[in-house]
Amino acid sequence: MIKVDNVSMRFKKREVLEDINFTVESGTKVGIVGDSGSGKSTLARLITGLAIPRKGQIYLNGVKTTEYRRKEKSKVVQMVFQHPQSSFDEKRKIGYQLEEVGRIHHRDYSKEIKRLLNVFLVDAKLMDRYPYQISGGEAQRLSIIRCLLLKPKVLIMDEPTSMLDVSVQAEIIDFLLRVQEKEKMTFVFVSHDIELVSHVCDKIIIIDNKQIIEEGTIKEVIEQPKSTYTKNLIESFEYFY
Ligand SMILES: Nc1ncnc2c1ncn2[C@@H]1O[C@H](COP(=O)(O)OP(=O)(O)OP(=O)(O)O)[C@@H](O)[C@H]1O
Repeated sequence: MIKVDNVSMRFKKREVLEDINFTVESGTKVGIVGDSGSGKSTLARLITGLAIPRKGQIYLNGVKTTEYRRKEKSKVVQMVFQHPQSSFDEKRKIGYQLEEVGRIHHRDYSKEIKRLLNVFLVDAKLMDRYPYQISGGEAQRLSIIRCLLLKPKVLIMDEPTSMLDVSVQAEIIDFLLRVQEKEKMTFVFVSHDIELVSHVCDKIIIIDNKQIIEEGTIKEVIEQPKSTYTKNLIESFEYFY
């Protein structure tokens, strides 16, 4: 479903990612883990086609991200951002912004919006509110629902809980687990938190110093980490529990 082929990226002559290669099979839940500044968000943006690699190619469903037309691509990949409120236009009501997906794609999504709110237990009254009138947790749920409207093949989430209070983080993770159970798609979850990733993913890719240093199933990586970096990450989480 996703093929990252020898991708490098740099900003202002500084290499951020170097020769990154991996594939993600359809239906996989993959976590991308690394320290702050390791290039996780950049990699997420590259997969979504929001950024173009300096070198290499990214294929989604066999097609280069650069070759998709915008509307077509939005049916293939959707991204949930770190700051939930910033996904919405502050001047428009939430309902209007969810229906906007239908206006762009010339289809009436009102039934699908109702269905998703119902399935994922989100209060329909929120549709009538402006972004500043909803909580961060509500905004994140609604931004995920908006992404689901187009039934994308890939849903990428970039630290979707890091801006939320700890109790709300747990709610969003529960919400995400329900989404994963009910909606069949490929999930990419970007996080600095290997423990969180081990709850919501079945595979993991660890990035350090511009490169992939570890890759495998959660079980493989947790039980037999190859690098010292990963061993240290896992020790800190075992220490916690
Ligand atoms: N548009 C940009 N222009 C210049 N430098 C950038 C840009 N985007 C990212 N960078 C730099 O690239 C590096 C990787 O950033 P990135 O946001 O991908 O890391 P990250 O692992 O997602 O970090 P965090 O977890 O803190 O969000 C950082 O040093 C960052 O400052």
